[in-house]
Amino acid sequence: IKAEELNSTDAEEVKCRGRRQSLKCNPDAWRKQCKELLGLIYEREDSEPFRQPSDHLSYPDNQDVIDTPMDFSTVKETLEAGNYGSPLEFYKDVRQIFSNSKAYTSNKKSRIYSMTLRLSALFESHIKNIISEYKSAIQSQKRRRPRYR
Ligand SMILES: COc1ccc(NC(=O)N2CCN(C(=O)c3ccco3)CC2)c(F)c1
Repeated sequence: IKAEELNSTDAEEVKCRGRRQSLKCNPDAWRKQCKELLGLIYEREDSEPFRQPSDHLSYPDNQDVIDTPMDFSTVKETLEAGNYGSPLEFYKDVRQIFSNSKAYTSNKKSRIYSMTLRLSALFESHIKNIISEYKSAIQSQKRRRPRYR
């Protein structure tokens, strides 16, 4: 039968089976995409104050304001150790970096806080389609009929 005669689920399956390695159907493609996104973030000077756990010496009250410290080296290690189960968990930790900075800053004009605004704009513009591609790859996996061995 011709591919266009299949119903949408089968057609999806045929498409995905054929293109397993492409980003569209590979449910693990997000790891590489997130690693590349982290690389982009590290290239930006704006990420400098966030590449290491915030040093409490020069920012002593950081502890009581911030209950979940997070920084890009921690995110990088977690990703490289394979300890994120999905791009959503990666997204949650990166957003924690930005919300900590917002919670910490006393004025919205602070230099460090303005750095997180630029970084989060870059981050959001890329993470959106990483997550939607992941969700559609999972969907096409779920719709696949169980293959009877
Ligand atoms: C190893 O040496 C280091 C490691 C990390 C850091 N970073 C920090 O301590 N930060 C200062 C507080 N902060 C803010 O978001 C913020 C908002 C307004 C004012 O600060 C997060 C970054 C550092 F400065 C030196």
